[in-house]
Amino acid sequence: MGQCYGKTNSTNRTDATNVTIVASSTDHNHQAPLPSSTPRNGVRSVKNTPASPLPGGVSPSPARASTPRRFLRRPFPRLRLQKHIAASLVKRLGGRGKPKEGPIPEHGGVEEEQQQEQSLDKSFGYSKNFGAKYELGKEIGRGHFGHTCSARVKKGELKDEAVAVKIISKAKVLLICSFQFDS
Ligand SMILES: Nc1ncnc2c1ncn2[C@@H]1O[C@H](COP(=O)(O)OP(=O)(O)OP(=O)(O)O)[C@@H](O)[C@H]1O
Repeated sequence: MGQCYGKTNSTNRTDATNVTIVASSTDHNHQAPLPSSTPRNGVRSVKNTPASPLPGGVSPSPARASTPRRFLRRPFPRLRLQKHIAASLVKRLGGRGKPKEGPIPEHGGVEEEQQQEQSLDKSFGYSKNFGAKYELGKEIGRGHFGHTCSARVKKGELKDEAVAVKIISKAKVLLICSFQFDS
């Protein structure tokens, strides 16, 4: 049994009045004898003394001695957008890296909305005529970033096949994008 002390303990030893114990075992059977050069009543720090061998030739735990310290450089993997979405957002934000600071106006005037319609690129890498290609069905589930609906393909290779369409809110896409720019 051993106990660790992190502060000066002057009550354990009667012959040395000012002993600084940083980390040691109080089990005196396991302590190595003090070297003869150690001053009897001087200050002695055991901070850098080598670990004493255990009795009976028992070696200390190999896990403690050989396990290297590992520091994680990045605790979580970085969020990555698909390339075409990231490129579209970079184009929209003008490569500035961060969205404009300040509150986002909730309800602008009609003129303001029309101006935004003209200036905003809403393609996001997908065709605008989604309704022409898919017939949207019922909602089948929800995730963190949006909801998923069943749909039927109207034309193309997958014509008449049932597919799942995930609808992600643009606000959340922009939030993910700002994470990527910040890191
Ligand atoms: N191809 C699919 N077929 C059937 N059901 C689906 C399909 N894709 C999604 N779903 C249903 O929609 C639910 C939500 O799907 P979604 O992909 O949005 O979940 P998520 O991966 O947890 O979301 P997020 O990535 O936003 O956290 C699923 O739990 C599942 O029930």
